[in-house]
Amino acid sequence: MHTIDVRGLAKAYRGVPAVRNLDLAVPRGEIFALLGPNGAGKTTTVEILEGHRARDAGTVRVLGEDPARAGYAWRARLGIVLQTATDAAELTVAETVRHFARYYPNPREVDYVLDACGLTEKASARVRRLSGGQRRRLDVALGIIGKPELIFLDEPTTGFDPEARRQFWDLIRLLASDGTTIVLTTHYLEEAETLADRVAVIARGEIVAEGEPDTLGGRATAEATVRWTDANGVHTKQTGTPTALINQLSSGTEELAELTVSRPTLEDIYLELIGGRP
Ligand SMILES: Nc1ncnc2c1ncn2[C@@H]1O[C@H](COP(=O)(O)OP(=O)(O)OP(=O)(O)O)[C@@H](O)[C@H]1O
Repeated sequence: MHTIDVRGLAKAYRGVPAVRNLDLAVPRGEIFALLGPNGAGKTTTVEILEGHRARDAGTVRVLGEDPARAGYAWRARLGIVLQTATDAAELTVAETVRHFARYYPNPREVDYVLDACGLTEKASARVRRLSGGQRRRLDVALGIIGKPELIFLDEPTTGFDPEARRQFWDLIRLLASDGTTIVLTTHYLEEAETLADRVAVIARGEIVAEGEPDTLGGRATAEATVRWTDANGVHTKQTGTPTALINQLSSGTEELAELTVSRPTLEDIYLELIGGRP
């Protein structure tokens, strides 16, 4: 059984479909990223999986239960990091994390979580004095304090500096290697590419592509662009067989300066997939 199993999920707001006939299966321990433009239906989908929103149609199983009916014990097995920052401004960082730990039957050590989220130095700081990125780290800390089996992260690294983002990715990988299942939404394609085992692209409430970041949308087998410079200037050529082209080009004696072979990036594929779709 998968950690998440969704068949035929549909949801409309006042008759306007936000999610249509969506299927999703996420196995235990996977890092799964949902990509899609603003308004594509990512948050609606995730909130239905979290049990925070009612669906119109479809079957949904999360950790073996239907989120629409599951109770407190099920909820304690989830970690949720929302887009909105926590609002416990007068407490310190450590107090806030300790406070949230009490909601869970089997929480992680507070010190471990502060360290993992890069907040040890800020443990005694009041929440209202944190920078935007530090507040976001606190949100993540609160999402993992309960030792969840499944974590939902909604745009988790928005506002992080590059180093904090890398530290966060290491933390997520560590959690996943321990068997924690991670579902994240992100607008950073680099984040999906480096972090996710699998990604799904949602546009207009439908999954338009799903797969490993390296092969999504035929990326690995798409035509390559070969670029080189010779006495006549810069040349570029699209080809399905770049090695043959390079062999042919290098049969002469002339040195080929700045020879590169590139495949479409994840961003190229993503933009093509969502092209014309809000
Ligand atoms: N409570 C609501 N009432 C009415 N319409 C809503 C509601 N929540 C979302 N929608 C609409 O449903 C569609 C999907 O929204 P959703 O928030 O799921 O998108 P998203 O992919 O998470 O976008 P973003 O990347 O901007 O967070 C949008 O057209 C949005 O306007």
